[in-house]
Amino acid sequence: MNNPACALTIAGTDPSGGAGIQADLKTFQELQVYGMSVITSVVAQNTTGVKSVHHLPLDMLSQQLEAVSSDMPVHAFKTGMIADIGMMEIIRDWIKEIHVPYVMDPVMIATSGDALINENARDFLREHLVPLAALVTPNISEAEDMVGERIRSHEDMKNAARKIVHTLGAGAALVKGGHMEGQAVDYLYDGEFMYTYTSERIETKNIHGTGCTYSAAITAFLSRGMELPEAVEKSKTFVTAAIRHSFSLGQGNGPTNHWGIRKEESIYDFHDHS
Ligand SMILES: Nc1ncnc2c1ncn2[C@@H]1O[C@H](COP(=O)(O)OP(=O)(O)OP(=O)(O)O)[C@@H](O)[C@H]1O
Ligand SMILES: Cc1ncc(CO)c(N)n1
Repeated sequence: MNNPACALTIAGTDPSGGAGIQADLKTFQELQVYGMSVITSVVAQNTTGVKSVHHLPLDMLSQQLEAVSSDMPVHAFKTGMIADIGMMEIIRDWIKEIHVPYVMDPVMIATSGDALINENARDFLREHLVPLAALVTPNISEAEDMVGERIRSHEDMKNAARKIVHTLGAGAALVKGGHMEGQAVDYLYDGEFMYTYTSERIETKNIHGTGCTYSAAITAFLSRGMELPEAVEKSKTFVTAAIRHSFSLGQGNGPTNHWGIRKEESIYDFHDHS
């Protein structure tokens, strides 16, 4: 593997290691993809919540993006926390120059309930970044925010996915049902077909970083050239294992286990794809 698949995450940090950049890099590594990261904001947070946030100066964001793309291959990338419009503008301009799959995790609030994006930046995200994304991965409340409608049923989830593609202009939408009752069901709509991904609900409070881990896994598989429906299917298996084997660390919502997949032999075929 002298020419590995290369994936980049553009996101905020989590020093407690469960979410953000740290979750993304652990996931890339686990899926044998060369991982790179550009930091938007340094976040003092742990399993109990966000303590404070420091946004990097805008020219540091530009310089990090330039340092990566002037030197390294990027086969797919994701964005997570992008707190304000200034950062979004820089990232938008960079994306327009790079023609590889873009996975947007529209991070708005942490598992703990703390806001990670400025109120006025939500419209910019929807209008200027969503249309550039190959895939957008909202949870229920993020999808509600994007389409401006309440989501109460599986039918509502599917309609939101359709709207994110046909009205907002994303290439595809994955509406995640982790916060619904019953089984954990996600819907992927790619403009043509609706795909359903279902797993059992695991009774645990240790779900810090599930969304980051899921979108990072999808990015990793896309960087290896996999088609989107299969990339989501394998990533669903990956994140479910990460939740099933999650850790009771910290005093709040513990982190997922990024090597949980290794405990479930059936999916060792992950590693056959490069
Ligand atoms: N308790 C659970 N059991 C099984 N699967 C779950 C559970 N909670 C979430 N999931 C799954 O985990 C994935 C992430 O979904 P979720 O809706 O939790 O994302 P999120 O809210 O963006 O995550 P985060 O809390 O990191 O922001 C989805 O596939 C979802 O179905
Ligand atoms: C930096 C960051 N991104 C995303 C999340 C969502 O879990 C978080 N808690 N922190």
